[in-house]
Amino acid sequence: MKTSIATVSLSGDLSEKLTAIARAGFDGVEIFEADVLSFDHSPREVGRMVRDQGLEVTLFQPFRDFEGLPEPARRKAFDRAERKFDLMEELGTDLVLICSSVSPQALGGIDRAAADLRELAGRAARRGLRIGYEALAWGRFVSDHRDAWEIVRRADHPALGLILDSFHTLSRGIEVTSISSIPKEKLFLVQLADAPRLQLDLLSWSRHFRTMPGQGDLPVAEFVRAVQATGYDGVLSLEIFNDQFRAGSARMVALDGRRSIAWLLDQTAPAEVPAAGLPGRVACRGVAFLEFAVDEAQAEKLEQMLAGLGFSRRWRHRSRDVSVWTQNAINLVINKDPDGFARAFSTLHGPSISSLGLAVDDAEAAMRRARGLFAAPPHQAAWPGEPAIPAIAGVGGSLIRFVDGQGPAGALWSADFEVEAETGAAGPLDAVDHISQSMHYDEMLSWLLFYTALFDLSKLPAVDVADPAGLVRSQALQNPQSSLRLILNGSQGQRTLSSRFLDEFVGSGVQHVAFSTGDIVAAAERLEACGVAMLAIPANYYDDLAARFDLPEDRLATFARHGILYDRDADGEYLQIYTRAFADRFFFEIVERRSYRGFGAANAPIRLAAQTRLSKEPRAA
Ligand SMILES: O=C(O)c1ccc(O)c(O)c1
Ligand SMILES: [Mg+2]
Repeated sequence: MKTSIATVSLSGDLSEKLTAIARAGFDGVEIFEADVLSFDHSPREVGRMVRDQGLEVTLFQPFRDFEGLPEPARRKAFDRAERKFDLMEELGTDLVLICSSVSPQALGGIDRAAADLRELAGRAARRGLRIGYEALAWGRFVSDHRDAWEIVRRADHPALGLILDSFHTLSRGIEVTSISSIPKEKLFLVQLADAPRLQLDLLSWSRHFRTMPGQGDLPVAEFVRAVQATGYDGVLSLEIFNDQFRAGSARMVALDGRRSIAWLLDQTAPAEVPAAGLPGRVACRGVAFLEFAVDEAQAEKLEQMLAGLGFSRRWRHRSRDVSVWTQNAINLVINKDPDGFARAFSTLHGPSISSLGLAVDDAEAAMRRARGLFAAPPHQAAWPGEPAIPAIAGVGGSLIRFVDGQGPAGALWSADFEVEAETGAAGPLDAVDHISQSMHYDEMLSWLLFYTALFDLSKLPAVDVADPAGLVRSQALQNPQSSLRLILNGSQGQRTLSSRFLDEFVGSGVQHVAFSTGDIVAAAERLEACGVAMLAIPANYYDDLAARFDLPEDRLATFARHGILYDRDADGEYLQIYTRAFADRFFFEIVERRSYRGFGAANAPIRLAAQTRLSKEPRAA
């Protein structure tokens, strides 16, 4: 099975696109005509550039509005095709895609289309070329691969075959079982694309909003299974028309493409032969630890804040300036060591969360899966004396570390750390409920694919949250046990809290961590008593709560007194409080879940407005 991607999927000029495609490790490339026409090298030179990069041209496309034309337009279309055959010879490819006609001049009729394509296939064959016919979802007479296949079948020419495109089939909800009976020799190429479900006409949806398989909502894996049932072992080619990708990083999009295909093959491999021997999606048992990278001065303030939140220092590293603060199931590593990854990270980003330790069953298997899905290794090697915990690069160059209770990492604290307190603090906070990461809007799909391909995380419906300075898109991911919940936040506005975080933080990263508690009122009282600065919520909010929910007055008064945000749905209730931000970087949330599965999206605008007000206050000296 060969992999390929269409030049139309990436930003840049043709040579930049080819470089990104080759670096990502694709076998081939679909050359879009517009990319050649606008390029200042001849088609022959383009062909050479492709081969110099170690790639092959898998397809030249598209050739439009060919079949079903009345004379004299019909003759002209054949002449036009011959010119494109010349171009294909220069490029060095034998396959062209003809998409079903949208011409107002075209006449319908399966036999008429078959006759035209048969004649053209004869001409192509004389030059050693082949034609693949694709049904556009919005084609005038042919908009369904079953009709396109019937035309190809009736034309019955060895140089004519079918090109399938998952978008055209799945966007129209066409049964993929109709693919399985097509003889594999007649499938000349298979194009793959996903898309989010949108209420939009097919053409606009396809031209602007396609995504890599796994980033949208279409059942692309089912489509690939149906293709595989034919025995097809030709090229799988990504054809992603997406405005954001065209403007974004070609390197990132090309890598996401490789990851997307690898994950598709993993999902569709028969159980006996897992694709490329990839271990299954990583089941995360929970957050083993969060590591804070801080310098001396910040460390003292952070420790004060953590003590106020009910944490206490339990372990201290024997030789490095690293300690572990705990409370029930929560482990927070405070790393102020002057040497090592954390210091390098905080020098660049300021006080921040530099590593996320995830508890997994088998860290080595998790690493194999991560590598098989092209996860990047840490940007820096471990310093001498740093624990050799298996790690990959995560959002913003932070680390994701896998901790499995076996091997050296298993004895994580006991080997290198001295016990400072036999037992951890039994404060009001129980566990990490969720972790929220802010990132640039155009990174969101990339990290979504990263997380869902590696881990057994599934996505909840994305929501748009109103920040006083623009909308923030929020995508929650969670595993079946809810032991890992992640929220990806991205905004296009320049001045949203999320965007300002990116500017100040020099890149993407953890913006907040939510801890769970069984009794939020007790937690709030304790925090207040300990002097933790909390986020104040305006009285208007509580007037609205009273209007929306039938809440006893004393309960409402308690909420207002402690700045507790409240939500309720069919599943249950959700109560939240927020600390003020630490050094303008990150903040903590405390939540009490009562069978509630969401994240209080209705309250997010209230919280964002409160934080924005605070951020405008003159800073205390
Ligand atoms: O949007 C289009 O016109 C178009 C062109 C070629 C394709 O292969 C395709 O899937 C769509
Ligand atoms: Mg296509």
